[in-house]
Amino acid sequence: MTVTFSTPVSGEKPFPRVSFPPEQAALLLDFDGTLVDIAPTPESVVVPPGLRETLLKLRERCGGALAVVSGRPIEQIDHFLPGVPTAVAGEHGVAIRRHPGGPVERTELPEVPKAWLDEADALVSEFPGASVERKRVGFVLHYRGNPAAEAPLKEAAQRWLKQKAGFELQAAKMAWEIRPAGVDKGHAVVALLERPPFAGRKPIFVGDDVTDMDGVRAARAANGVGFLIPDDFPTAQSFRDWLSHYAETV
Ligand SMILES: O=P(O)(O)OC[C@H]1O[C@H](O[C@H]2O[C@H](CO)[C@@H](O)[C@H](O)[C@H]2O)[C@H](O)[C@@H](O)[C@@H]1O
Repeated sequence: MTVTFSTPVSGEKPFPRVSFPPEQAALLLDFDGTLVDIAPTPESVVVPPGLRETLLKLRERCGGALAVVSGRPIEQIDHFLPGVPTAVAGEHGVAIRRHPGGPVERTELPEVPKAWLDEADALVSEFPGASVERKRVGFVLHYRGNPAAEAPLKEAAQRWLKQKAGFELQAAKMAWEIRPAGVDKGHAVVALLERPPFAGRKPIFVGDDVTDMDGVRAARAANGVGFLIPDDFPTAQSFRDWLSHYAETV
């Protein structure tokens, strides 16, 4: 069976084709830039009207196999999408919660040296609009609010990483992330697909950033599909349009 979708607007690239219906799928979806549009700050993202309903419909059709796979901590996904995904993988796969209210499986990783955080705080204070977002096992240097901070923040991060092994620098959207090496969204996809309700289904992973490439590769390797914004969907909105079409396919 091939599930097809109409071309969104005359002249635009057609939506990607998925050859199986939601009943055979496991949906593994990135959050920022995919389910929600990029916003000026991490706190100010807006969950678009109708998204929650679309996801709940898909969750039902997928037998519960709906996960959000994000760089954010799990609690932030709970805040923006309460009661929606069955599973949440946070911090790029470092933390995985398979069911609402279930235990969080965490990969044991080294702690970020306090000196790096102190220095990061001091550095961003020189660039109004820039900020430090702390995670349990890493942190993000955001410069969307002051692009002049991009180079100095990168230079500082590169210097820190020479001092201690076990961390890597991830280029993100208007941000530099210092994150633990060796765990990524691909790891989260593989871990989720090992158990119900995801096991035995064809994964559909969709993301928009460098970190999502690991998820795309893992989904494709597991006999599923992986899509990227803007390569496969020009915008997050066009992906969400596809998602609501997919929720209605018979
Ligand atoms: O894996 P994701 O769910 O896509 O999360 C990636 C990072 O997203 C957030 O930062 C990005 O989105 C913000 C809100 O749109 C934006 O202001 C910022 O410039 C982006 O870099 C989040 O703050 C990070 O923790 C996530 O790792």
